[in-house]
Amino acid sequence: MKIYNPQQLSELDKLTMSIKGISSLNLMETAAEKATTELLSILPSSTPVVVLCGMGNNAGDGFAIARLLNQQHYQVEVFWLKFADQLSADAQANYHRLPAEVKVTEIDETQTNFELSKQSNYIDCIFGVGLNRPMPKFVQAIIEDINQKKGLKIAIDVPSGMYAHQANKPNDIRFKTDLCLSFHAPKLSFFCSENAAFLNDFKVIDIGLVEDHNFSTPLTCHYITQNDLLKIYKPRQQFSHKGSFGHALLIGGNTGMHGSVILSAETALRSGVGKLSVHSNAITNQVLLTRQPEAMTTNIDEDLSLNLAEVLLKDFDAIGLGMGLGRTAEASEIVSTVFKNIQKPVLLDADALYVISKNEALRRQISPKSILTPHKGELKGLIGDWQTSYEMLDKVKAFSHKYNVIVVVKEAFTKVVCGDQVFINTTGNPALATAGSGDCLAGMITALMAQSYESLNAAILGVYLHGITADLALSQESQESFLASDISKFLGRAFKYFECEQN
Ligand SMILES: NC(=O)C1=CN([C@@H]2O[C@H](COP(=O)(O)OP(=O)(O)OC[C@H]3O[C@@H](n4cnc5c(N)ncnc54)[C@H](O)[C@@H]3O)[C@@H](O)[C@H]2O)[C@@H](O)CC1
Ligand SMILES: Nc1ncnc2c1ncn2[C@@H]1O[C@H](COP(=O)(O)OP(=O)(O)O)[C@@H](O)[C@H]1O
Ligand SMILES: [K+]
Repeated sequence: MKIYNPQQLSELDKLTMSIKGISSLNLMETAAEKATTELLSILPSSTPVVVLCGMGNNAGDGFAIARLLNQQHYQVEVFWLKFADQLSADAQANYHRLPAEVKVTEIDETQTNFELSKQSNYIDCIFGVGLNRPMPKFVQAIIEDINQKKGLKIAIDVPSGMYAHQANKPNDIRFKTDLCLSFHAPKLSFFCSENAAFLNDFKVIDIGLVEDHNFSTPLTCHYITQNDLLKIYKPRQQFSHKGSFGHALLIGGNTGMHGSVILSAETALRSGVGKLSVHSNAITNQVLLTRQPEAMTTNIDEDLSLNLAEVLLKDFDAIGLGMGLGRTAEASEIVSTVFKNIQKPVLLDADALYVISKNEALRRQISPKSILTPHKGELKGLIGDWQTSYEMLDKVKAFSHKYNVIVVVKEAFTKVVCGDQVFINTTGNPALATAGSGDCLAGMITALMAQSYESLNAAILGVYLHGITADLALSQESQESFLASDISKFLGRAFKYFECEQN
């Protein structure tokens, strides 16, 4: 599903109006009606509602919502923050449609002495996607005040003070939102870690905008939905055999980090790979074979680099490299040997990322369409530091272009970046913030690559399924008790999401 910038949204609005022959006021009424339907299920009718309105079309939504809630017998009051001389035309039309029972308190910078009733819920319609500069001081003060209040705080379209599609400054005031009802699509800023304290949850409200359109600026952001993945997912054919699902090789699990590659192996096997080999050392092999006898091992020595070139002569369908590899000279040699001998895309995780972060010549040898799976610490080694998520994404895009690789930026709302295109994952939860869960993801994506998923599709499907395992687990595990080794236990049910839809 697509994520649009404000300009693209406005182009979509205009196209919808012309194709459907409706006015912008009609569209606003639809938006307000749909939002109100949601609000009725969230807001108790016994608690007064304060609707905060500004001067643009977001305020128009607010005036309309105030009217519609009043019709449903809510006690509604409007706080009208007058930061401009004139309301937008549609906001003005909705202002005039307010019934007399809805009290309107006008506030401007000269008049900030107003009473907020003690117990209210709040609907924020001060700024939507139109915010393009710092908010006036008196608006900031009011938002700061309301942020301290106890009631439910619902934002319409975008929390006021948050730019929809550009970075905020760290100290910018933003409406502290329990739930944002966002029209047509979520906004890119919802997925930026610096906004996490201001947005607890969002819900997309379909207001019937038309879909495809040739925008004046290219569309580059998407968020990953199950529907998108159903187009990618390859169900197994009746006459398939283990050779149909590829042979993957995982390289890692050196002394002290034996478990990492074992976790990768378990999830790779549970992600449908036909055959799996693991290139590790003797201790890892022993534990691996006790836990997962389906895996094969390729090395009996302590040193992983000795016979690697020979092992690589076998035509593996995918290689996952780096989980617990260590940061020694041997690790560099291993990465170099893989790059010299393998022309296919490989998956690079953990210590392999460290190795290439220190060696530009090696970075230049990465096969095209390889997948890199850094967490933010590893990412800094690759692209340097950044101030905001937007800057980070720009740098990742440049890196992806330069080396022709796919970068999976692992965090809450993991971003899969392929050139200018960014795919945002919304599955998963903080249960995954536990040692080894990244190793599991590496195993899963390698297994999908081995099954002939194109690199980008393997990365997208992998992060989605990885997150689903943690979401499913919460029915019987707590976020604290969830372990990386639980990921493979829930993979069966995660894949069922797709199997069920196919049947
Ligand atoms: N047909 C449409 O265009 C629809 C628009 N809708 C609503 O309209 C909103 C967008 O409306 P607008 O484009 O009017 O934007 P806003 O309602 O966010 O208002 C921004 C207005 O304030 C000005 N402004 C921006 N930053 C400011 C600042 N820091 N200080 C003072 N003034 C500032 C802008 O120039 C603009 O006039 C959406 O977020 C959504 O809520 C919905 O009604 C759905 C349909
Ligand atoms: N709060 C969170 N919400 C969703 N996913 C998370 C969260 N925290 C971590 N994750 C996911 O868990 C994984 C952690 O990977 P990583 O840091 O490499 O772990 P490790 O190195 O221990 O294997 C990533 O896929 C990341 O996206
Ligand atoms: K808003």
